[in-house]
Amino acid sequence: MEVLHVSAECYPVAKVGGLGDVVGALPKYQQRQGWIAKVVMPCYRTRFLIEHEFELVHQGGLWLGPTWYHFNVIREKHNLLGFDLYLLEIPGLIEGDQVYGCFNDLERFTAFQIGVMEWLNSWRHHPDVVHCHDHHTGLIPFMMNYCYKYDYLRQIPTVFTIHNAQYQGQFGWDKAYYLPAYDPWKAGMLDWNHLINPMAAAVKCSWRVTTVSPHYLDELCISAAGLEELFRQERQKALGILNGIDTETWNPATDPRIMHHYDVQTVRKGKAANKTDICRRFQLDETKPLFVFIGRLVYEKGADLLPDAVARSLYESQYALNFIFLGSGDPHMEWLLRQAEYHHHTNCKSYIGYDENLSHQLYAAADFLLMPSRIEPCGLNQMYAMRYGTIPIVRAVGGLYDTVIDIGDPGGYGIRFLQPSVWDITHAISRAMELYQHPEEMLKLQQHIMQLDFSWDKSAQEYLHLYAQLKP
Ligand SMILES: Nc1ncnc2c1ncn2[C@@H]1O[C@H](COP(=O)(O)OP(=O)(O)O[C@H]2O[C@H](CO)[C@@H](O)[C@H](O)[C@H]2O)[C@@H](O)[C@H]1O
Repeated sequence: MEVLHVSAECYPVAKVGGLGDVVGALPKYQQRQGWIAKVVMPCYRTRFLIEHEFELVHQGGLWLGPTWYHFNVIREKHNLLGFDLYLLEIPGLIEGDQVYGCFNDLERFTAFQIGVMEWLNSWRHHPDVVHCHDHHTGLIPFMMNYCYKYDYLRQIPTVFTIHNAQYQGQFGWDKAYYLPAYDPWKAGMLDWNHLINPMAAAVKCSWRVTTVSPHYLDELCISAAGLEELFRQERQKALGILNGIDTETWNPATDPRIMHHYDVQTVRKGKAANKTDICRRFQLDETKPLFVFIGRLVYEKGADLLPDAVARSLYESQYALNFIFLGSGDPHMEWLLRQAEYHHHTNCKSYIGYDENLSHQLYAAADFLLMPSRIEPCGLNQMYAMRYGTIPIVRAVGGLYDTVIDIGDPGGYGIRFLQPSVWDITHAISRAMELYQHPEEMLKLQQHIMQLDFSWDKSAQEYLHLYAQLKP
């Protein structure tokens, strides 16, 4: 059995956030469970492309409205990722190493999807499932069903996974001519609120829809950036499957990105050594508890609440704790975090930018990880943190609700709060400070969370079970 994943990101080729992590790990685990899993993504000029060997497997052409583009499909030669990786090159359109945020994203990702269709159309055999991820691939299920040219592909089951329904990729009907000719009676399948909405089209046209945690699916039926009615209508074909983590990449006993390795037995010593290094680097007092935030600086992640929560926590605790923020995104939020550092520079540091190494070092060094998300479809950071013995402090939303149990509840191992407000965050931090005063209890919790199983094994199995139900 064969599944083809289509995605805009895949770690370590190109990653902006959690989508890259998932598409870099899930196929590897599926492959181990006996399926053939392949990934196709746009060919960005990233380091991975330059440093590894590729071979040409297909050459073709595509029309984006009236414009003709030549494209190549290249495959990584040595199966380095544990599955076949294909990159779709479109010279003159997909250039440079930037994943999102180019002025012509609409054209880049629409052409990518048409390129994937053309390539698939040329295969002598069918994959058993085409699995699309997020709105950049959301037009594919529509094209497979209703574009005359791809009639041959109609029988292939499609699965669409929603990693984040806030981003839907809408564009005006004036650009409908970008798509290959389709059955005009089916134009409604593309539409939501008088716009072409790739996220909505995928929910309508794919055989099954999944979200990256069960709780998030329930939330989408109530609040989904305008699509809640659609989720309510299509609820019966949707399923929440919790993301896993790649326990080989994220392993404090072997992680090449951290200085001091440790396991469940040596966690106290190991974390202390990593914390000392990080605190020296950022000039923080290592005897104080260290709270970190890692993530995209956007409204959904609640990053704007952090500066006030920091000020208030420092004031209430008489400067008895430290913070490090790692993130990039909204320029205003970047400025807010820089300001927090400026005002409280002995206790609060921020690194504005993307740094994969530093993120691993922070998971290893921190005592607590803060996630005050307003929306969190699944969240991977809390699971990485727990694997590194860092206690998560999360807002009970989406996948955070599904993965973190509060220490006040039976079997609890993290700290949860309800509202995305400065008050709730500060209160949660004060509970963490209280816990920090009891090192033996902290150690027990750290050892417990390091042993929780968040690996992909179970979730990959759930996806395979879902694919098996899809009979053409
Ligand atoms: N500045 C920085 N430097 C280094 N590393 C950084 C970084 N900013 C973020 N990261 C890394 O990016 C990843 C973020 O993953 P998340 O799942 O938390 O968020 P994201 O919102 O991108 O993903 C969306 O998709 C995923 C996958 O389905 C869902 O879990 C999530 O809820 C949903 O919003 C982690 O690996 C984190 O370490």
